[in-house]
Amino acid sequence: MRTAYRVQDVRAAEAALMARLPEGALMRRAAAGLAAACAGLLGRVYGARVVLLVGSGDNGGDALYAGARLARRGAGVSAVALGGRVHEAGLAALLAAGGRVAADPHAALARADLVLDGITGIGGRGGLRPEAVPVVRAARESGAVVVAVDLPSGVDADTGAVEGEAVRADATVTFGAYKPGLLVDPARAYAGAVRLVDIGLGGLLPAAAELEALQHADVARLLPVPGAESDKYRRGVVGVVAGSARYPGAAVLAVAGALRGGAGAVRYVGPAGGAVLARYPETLVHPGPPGGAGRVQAWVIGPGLGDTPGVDDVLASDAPVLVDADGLRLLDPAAVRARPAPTLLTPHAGEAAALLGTARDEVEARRLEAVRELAGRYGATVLLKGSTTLVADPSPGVPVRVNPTGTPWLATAGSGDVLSGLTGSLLAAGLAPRDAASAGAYLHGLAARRAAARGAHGAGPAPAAGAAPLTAHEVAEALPGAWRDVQGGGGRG
Ligand SMILES: NC(=O)C1=CN([C@@H]2O[C@H](COP(=O)(O)OP(=O)(O)OC[C@H]3O[C@@H](n4cnc5c(N)ncnc54)[C@H](OP(=O)(O)O)[C@@H]3O)[C@@H](O)[C@H]2O)[C@@H](O)CC1
Ligand SMILES: [K+]
Repeated sequence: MRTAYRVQDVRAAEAALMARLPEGALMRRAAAGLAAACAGLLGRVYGARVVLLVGSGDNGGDALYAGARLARRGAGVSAVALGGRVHEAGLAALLAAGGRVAADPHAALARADLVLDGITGIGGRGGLRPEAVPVVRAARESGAVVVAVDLPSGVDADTGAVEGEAVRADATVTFGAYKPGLLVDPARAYAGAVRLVDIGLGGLLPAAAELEALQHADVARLLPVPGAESDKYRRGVVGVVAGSARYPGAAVLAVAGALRGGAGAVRYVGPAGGAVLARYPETLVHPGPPGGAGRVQAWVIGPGLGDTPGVDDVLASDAPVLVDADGLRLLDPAAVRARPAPTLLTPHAGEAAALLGTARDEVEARRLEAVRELAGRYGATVLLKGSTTLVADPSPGVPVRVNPTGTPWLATAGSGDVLSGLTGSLLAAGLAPRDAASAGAYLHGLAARRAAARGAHGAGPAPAAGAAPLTAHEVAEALPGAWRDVQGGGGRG
């Protein structure tokens, strides 16, 4: 599992560690890791041209010390100071190693092989300042590899928000711990490939992270495994209330997901029973209302529902309920809060904005805050879909989960219906809402990657590169393979 911590927690851990170490030791560790990562990216350090963008704080200090190390190995290193001050000891180290201050920053950038962004790290506030903007653009246009020190300058470390311009890095070398902005969009998209350098903070960070990203082994531990004694009721029956005369396909897709989520049986309730049975004869169908459908361990309600009633009926049950899509439009926060059993809401950014009474752009710009706010307001677990899907628990101290397997190919009609069915099925199989949501999102993303790759390259194991458009049905059909990947794999993801 990868974990991310807020700036205040990272600073407290750093302070505790610094008190035990000689002056400057921590920065030297950081700079050594940074220089090693740069050397790896350059391939050949001797003769390489490196430009350091240096802000007024310790982030600039890291860049200067790393630059000194590269200069000692024969790189031509020049520094461009962008703040009112510069880290004096770092600058002295660079000059002593044969580096220099760039006489003409733009000329230096035009020739650079690698640019180190040391403008701001965890001390940055707001986007880049105006004087930095043309320099950062020149760095980007030079074709040099851009490596961000700790964080891309201009992004918000704690929220992942990007106000104004920020550095677009090819890689980020971060120290001690991931920060939320490195894992959550929009900031994540500025960070490139993120590498963590251990500076010894382990044991000094809080027990609960701000954010968690599961990996294969974590998801494998969550997935239900039927025992020898299991029958369909013990494995869980998931009830799917979805589809309408207008949108029968949503019912079929939600059932497709539910059949691959580990529940022992899928009970479909609604007007699209014929379409569902034609594709999946193993489904139990009932015309409705949900209260008369028979035994169910978890409900999914909403995909393609239109204005069909049923939400109140389902919310009145004492089983866990997942509410998606059209179900979210009619949702009463008081009814959700009053439920004794857990509720899981799965909005995309537009639906989340409607629930919060704000604009979609606001939710997309501040996904982490939006998902926590929704979970608190509704007293429900919330899965916010999107480029980086997030899962928040209603209790404020519990880490938000961020899904690492997402892919833009999932932005396809009906893929959300598959995710609802799959996640509801995991709920019925007995997973806690936060685990069901994060395992569901993980498998769904992995399935989409597999399906997209198979479309481009024929059947077989998923290759790393290359992909083709995919349909929601293909995502559902790739779920068993994703499930096997997770159970067979180590800690990837
Ligand atoms: N602590 C540790 O043990 C270790 C820390 N380490 C490193 O230190 C970094 C944190 O250093 P830090 O605290 O000096 O903050 P930092 O990010 O350099 O910013 C400083 C100054 O920038 C300015 N500024 C603010 N916003 C701005 C903007 N938008 N655009 C431009 N400038 C802006 C503002 O100063 P102002 O110009 O307002 O006077 C602010 O005070 C951390 O990320 C890691 O790299 C590692 O070495 C490991 C050990
Ligand atoms: K930086």
